[in-house]
Amino acid sequence: MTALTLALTATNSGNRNGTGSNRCCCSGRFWYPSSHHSDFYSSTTACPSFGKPKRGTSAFAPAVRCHSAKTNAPKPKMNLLDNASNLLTNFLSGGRMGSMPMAEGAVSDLFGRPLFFALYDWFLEHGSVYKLAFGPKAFVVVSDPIVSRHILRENALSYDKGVLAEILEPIMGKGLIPADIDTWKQRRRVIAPGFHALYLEAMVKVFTDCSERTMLKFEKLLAGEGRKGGKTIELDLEAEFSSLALDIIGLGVFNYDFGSVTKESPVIKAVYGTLFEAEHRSTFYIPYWKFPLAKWLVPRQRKFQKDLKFINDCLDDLIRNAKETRQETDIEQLQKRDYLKLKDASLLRFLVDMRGADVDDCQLRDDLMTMLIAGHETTAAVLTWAVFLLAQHPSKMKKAQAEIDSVLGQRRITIESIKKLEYIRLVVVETLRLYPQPPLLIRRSLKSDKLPGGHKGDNNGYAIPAGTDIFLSVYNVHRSPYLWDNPNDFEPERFLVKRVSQGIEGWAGFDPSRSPGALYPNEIMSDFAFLPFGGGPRKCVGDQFAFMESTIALAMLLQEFDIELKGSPESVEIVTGATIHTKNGLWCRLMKRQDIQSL
Ligand code: HEM
Repeated sequence: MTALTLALTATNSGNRNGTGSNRCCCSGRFWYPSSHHSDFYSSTTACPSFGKPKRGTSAFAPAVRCHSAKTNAPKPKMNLLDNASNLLTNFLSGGRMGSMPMAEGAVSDLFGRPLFFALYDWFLEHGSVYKLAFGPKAFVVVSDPIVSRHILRENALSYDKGVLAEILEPIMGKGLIPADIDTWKQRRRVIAPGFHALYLEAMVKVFTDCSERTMLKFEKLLAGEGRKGGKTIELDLEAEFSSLALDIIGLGVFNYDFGSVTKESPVIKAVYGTLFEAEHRSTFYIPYWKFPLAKWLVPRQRKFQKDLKFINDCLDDLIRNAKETRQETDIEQLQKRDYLKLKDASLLRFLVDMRGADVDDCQLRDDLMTMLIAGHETTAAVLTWAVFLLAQHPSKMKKAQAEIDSVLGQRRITIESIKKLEYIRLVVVETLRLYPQPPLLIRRSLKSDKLPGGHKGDNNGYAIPAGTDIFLSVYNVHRSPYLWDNPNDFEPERFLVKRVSQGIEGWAGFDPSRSPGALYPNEIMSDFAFLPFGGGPRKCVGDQFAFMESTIALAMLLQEFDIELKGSPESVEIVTGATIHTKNGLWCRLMKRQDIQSL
């Protein structure tokens, strides 16, 4: 596949306001896009506010950019490659989809920055539903709550995971994320009940125990530094959160203690190797691993096969052990077990013990592997960006710490106290709005459908044929200037206020009373304008698990420590891939909290 056929097209049409493109200086990353879609390796320098774009460098070289939305940078000139690519794409991609606008862009520009920031610019330019073509492939990009509701909930079973499934299948097999609709129906019915109330309550203890291990590690490091006369330590918090999330997911899903906060082991290395490869595949545009001999000839593929086998063998052992001690039980009884007293409260135990849910080991392994990957990096990323945002807003950091002091003092968190930690929860929520993990959801239509026109779109909607690939940009919806005031600002308090829909036909606005008692503002309250865990039947099965885990880890960190970024926010480079994360880690300075010490 040549660079040319991979290139993004620039077709002339759809620019309804007739203006030039408003180029964004942002960058970010993508959850498992197609392997053959352009370059997602570009990185960016994080900047919380609007800024002037610093135009990209080479396809794989870091570029200095901001997180901002729209800028007034001039539209770049198209070069020969761009023009050739446009012609080719016009020819191959089947032209227009009725009245649907088509994105206009330049290949050379796209190669200088990650895709989903470009998608934001085109959203502002072309509206909330537009067609984007990559060489022989075309995608419909959706940035609208009404259209999202249609795809994710109202007509959800007419869509599967398309290119996402193609990439993930070699790693996750028929696990829930890539699963075809029939497999998904069967497995979701069995897995979802596993996240019941008593299990989640038991998990709160796992979250606090594991977070405590992390805090103890920091305290020991500080004590060591104290002996040398220092009062602060410098740490890559992203790496620390990654270890913490791995330990939690191992214990919660298959009762295996990786202990990665304090040690390294071959299995941890193999897990990171596999995660790294999943990431690589989601960002590399030539699916060379599909070539027949690649897994023997390409060193990284050989390593990947070795890592995968190592983890699969471990998972097989855990499954065998669980099956040897199986106690077949009805689902209602399983949900009433005293999970706080059980030695093994894991999801694997639940799945193996469930009466009538006999499933082959291969499917069970796919399920475990899926949850290991889905539940690890996402949570680590949320914690990383929460700290990044708080460190830039010291008054909000103080407000969060004041809440922790008044709700907890120096006590441990319980499930009841999570409910009272409202501000901490809103910090997590606002982090998920600004840095959604993943920033794009991927779908393929299984039959022809008619998408609603969306805000400012065609009132008659847009007919799409079977096989249409869709990028639902959660990032765009979450930062839409039509749905949010100051969409790029960090304002956790925004979720306390009801928002009436003004001039957006079919969108019900944001109303917390629509989902009373919910742990976090969700897609129901926001009528699909806020989708931190997706929505509809394929919504994240671990949302409560993940949300409580993030709240607890963040609260326990802020309870003990003050945190500063080591460098400026601009020096934190973002890279794109499976989640939005940093290129070189989130380096922070940690010190024991002053106000706590003087209490
Ligand atoms: C903050 C952390 C997390 C975030 C932001 C997150 C986000 C998401 C999102 C947006 C989806 C929907 C994907 C789509 O519609 O294409 C999803 C699906 C999924 N997530 Fe999560 N997730 C998180 C943590 C977890 C955890 C901890 C687990 C498991 C313990 C998990 C397991 C899954 C599974 C199995 C699916 C597929 C569900 C299905 O298709 O039925 N996630 N997640």
